[in-house]
Amino acid sequence: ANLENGTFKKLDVVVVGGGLVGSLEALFLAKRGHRVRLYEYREDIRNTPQARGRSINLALSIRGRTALREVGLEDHMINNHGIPMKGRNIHRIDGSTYIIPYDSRTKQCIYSVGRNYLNGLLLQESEKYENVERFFNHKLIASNLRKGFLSFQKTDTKEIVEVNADLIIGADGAFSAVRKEIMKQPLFDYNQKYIEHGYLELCIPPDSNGGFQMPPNYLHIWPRGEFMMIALPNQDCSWTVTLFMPFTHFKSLDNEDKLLKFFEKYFPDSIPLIGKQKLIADYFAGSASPLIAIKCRPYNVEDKALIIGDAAHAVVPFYGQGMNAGFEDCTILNQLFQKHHDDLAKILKEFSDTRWEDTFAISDLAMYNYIEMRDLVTRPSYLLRKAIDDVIFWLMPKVWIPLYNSVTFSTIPYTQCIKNRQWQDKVLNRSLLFLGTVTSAVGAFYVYKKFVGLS
Ligand SMILES: Cc1cc2nc3c(=O)[nH]c(=O)nc-3n(C[C@H](O)[C@H](O)[C@H](O)COP(=O)(O)OP(=O)(O)OC[C@H]3O[C@@H](n4cnc5c(N)ncnc54)[C@H](O)[C@@H]3O)c2cc1C
Ligand SMILES: Cc1cnn(-c2ccc(OCc3ccccc3)c(C(=O)O)c2)c1-c1ccc(Cl)c(F)c1
Repeated sequence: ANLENGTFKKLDVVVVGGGLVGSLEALFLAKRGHRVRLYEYREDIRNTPQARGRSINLALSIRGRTALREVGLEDHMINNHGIPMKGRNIHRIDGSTYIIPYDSRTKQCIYSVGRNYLNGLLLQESEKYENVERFFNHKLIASNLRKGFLSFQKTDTKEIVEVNADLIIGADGAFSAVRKEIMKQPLFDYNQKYIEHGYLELCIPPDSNGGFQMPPNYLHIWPRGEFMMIALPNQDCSWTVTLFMPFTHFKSLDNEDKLLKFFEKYFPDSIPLIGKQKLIADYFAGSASPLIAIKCRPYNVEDKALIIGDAAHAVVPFYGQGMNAGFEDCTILNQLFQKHHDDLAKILKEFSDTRWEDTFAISDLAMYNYIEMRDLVTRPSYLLRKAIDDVIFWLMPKVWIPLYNSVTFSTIPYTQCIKNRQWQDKVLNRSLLFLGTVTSAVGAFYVYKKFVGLS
């Protein structure tokens, strides 16, 4: 029942975008008993081979797991597919490596999951609900959100399909057509930023026995200041390697010799793992993709339309939180449906009024990480801070949660994670200042004693 008089009003919802967030949101709405029509531009991902140019695997952490748990898919993803990464395995330039566990006490970890596998699983799960229909090869080309009107073009036949809905959910990614419509309304704030770095995926194949060539249960990171490279493990014992570099650098590596020299200088240990020929082939087969951060608000048009996921808050991938934040949107939206008994005017307004602070916060955290990893990772003070963080966390796990751990291993709102970090900075700076004052006072006293001959 979702109405005052105890009856149930079945809503007619159209979800635009059958990616990770759209297909998850369809499940949440279906479970509430509403009619869901999911329109996706691409063909059914369950029938297509690996889509090029998209991060082939992703780090799933607690915020995303919590959403999957609500629709009964967390256990499957964690126990039958995801590969646990219990720490970061940092690769030094000399090829040596060291491991920093995420949480040696509670053994918390993040999971490497296949993007297409997860997307296919979410779509497959929606087949269990007869109130969900899926339409692939449908591109949203026009809409009148206030009237609940949408116009799709079928990408194969070019035929136009017109649709009406009580509610339109835009989960159509960073370049969202639904957001473009919402942008036309007054009082809509919008900001986008392309960063100078692009990314390119490479692959470390399984070894000759079909096993992993590197320790599998870690997020492998090659931090090199201006550039960084990461590797996440796949089910088939291969690794998806993502190289992040300024586009100027990608352009400068325009022949095989320059490419090999660059890898020999910065990522020497990765060359035998990837294989010289494969490195050259994969690098020149693709081109670097851009990275964009989008901040906007509000996310709704009255009680008619709402954007979620990357359509609402695309973030740079330097915290591994984009999908997790989009999945968290679904959890929060479901809580609001529950709280307001499917009263859309209240739900959409409260979602817009409250969610933007946390999505802006994770956007800032990811951008800060991008800058931090580029500039600070080589500075001893940065690594010292990380070491101090880990020691105090070990001593007082309830009070002192390192920023990365609170973002990745808790559902503390992103804004609160930042406030905790600011408090920690204050405490650290004050105690370091205090420590500094005490040591210099003690030092001065000894110098005074020694030279003034008080002894
Ligand atoms: C290099 C890289 C690494 C990443 N790593 C991680 C990670 O480790 N962990 C993590 O949590 N996140 C990660 N992310 C972020 C994550 O990929 C995104 O946050 C997530 O895919 C957002 O899902 P979405 O469904 O909102 O958007 P998308 O995945 O972009 O899906 C949008 C869907 O809408 C469809 N669509 C678009 N326009 C239309 C239209 N007009 N009509 C109909 N359909 C349309 C598209 O075809 C697509 O299927 C990474 C991103 C990148 C780029
Ligand atoms: C996909 C994913 C999931 N989590 N993280 C992540 C991010 C930041 C981290 O710390 C800051 C830091 C690590 C290493 C060097 C300096 C700072 C850590 C960590 O501490 O393990 C983990 C990533 C990721 C995404 C892109 C790049 Cl380039 C990357 F390196 C990691």
